[in-house]
Amino acid sequence: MATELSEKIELIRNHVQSFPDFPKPGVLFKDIFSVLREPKVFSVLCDILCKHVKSLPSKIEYVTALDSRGFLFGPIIALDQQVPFVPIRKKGKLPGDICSASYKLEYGEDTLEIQANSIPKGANVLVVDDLLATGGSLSAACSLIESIGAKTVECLIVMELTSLKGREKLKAPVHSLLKY
Ligand SMILES: O=P(O)(O)OC[C@H]1O[C@H](OP(=O)(O)OP(=O)(O)O)[C@H](O)[C@@H]1O
Ligand SMILES: Nc1ncnc2[nH]cnc12
Repeated sequence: MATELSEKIELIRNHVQSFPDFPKPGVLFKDIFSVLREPKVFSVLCDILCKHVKSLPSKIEYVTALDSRGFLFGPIIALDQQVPFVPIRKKGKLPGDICSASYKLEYGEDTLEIQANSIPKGANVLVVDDLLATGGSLSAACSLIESIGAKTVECLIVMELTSLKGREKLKAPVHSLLKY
């Protein structure tokens, strides 16, 4: 069973394309969209993510994901769990009362926002994204969840760039499928 999981993970790894010096010199860009171009591999990936969430000891009550590539996986996991999906978006995209947090990227700066009343206080939240680099985005996302009084049970990531040590910025447990 363990071997089967590691074989599936290697299948996914073999479908991630890498682009040197994109979008800036020195950045090795990991492109998740090359996985989505292969429906069978995309399906294997979604299946692994959903099974992992089912195996967590705490019941996930809300799934959030980061704009934009986190949206490829977050809603699929939320549907599988039959819990609400709540987006965390880049600045200026969400209507109504919002909470904001700014952060630095591997190649820039940005602000993330969540709708203030989208998750009740005390709720157990899963945070999903495609990639963990410096950890700036996820740490801003976790601050947003904390600021609205909810709890990040886990950050679930498809790809982790371990040399950037983003995991060390995060208080919540981090689970990643592919480590680079
Ligand atoms: O760990 P960090 O250094 O914060 O970097 C990781 C983030 O960077 C990418 O998103 P990006 O902001 O490029 O937006 P996109 O998903 O819309 O392309 C990626 O999808 C993560 O969200
Ligand atoms: N190296 C990288 N590849 C893809 N997305 C990223 N986001 C931040 N760093 C990245």
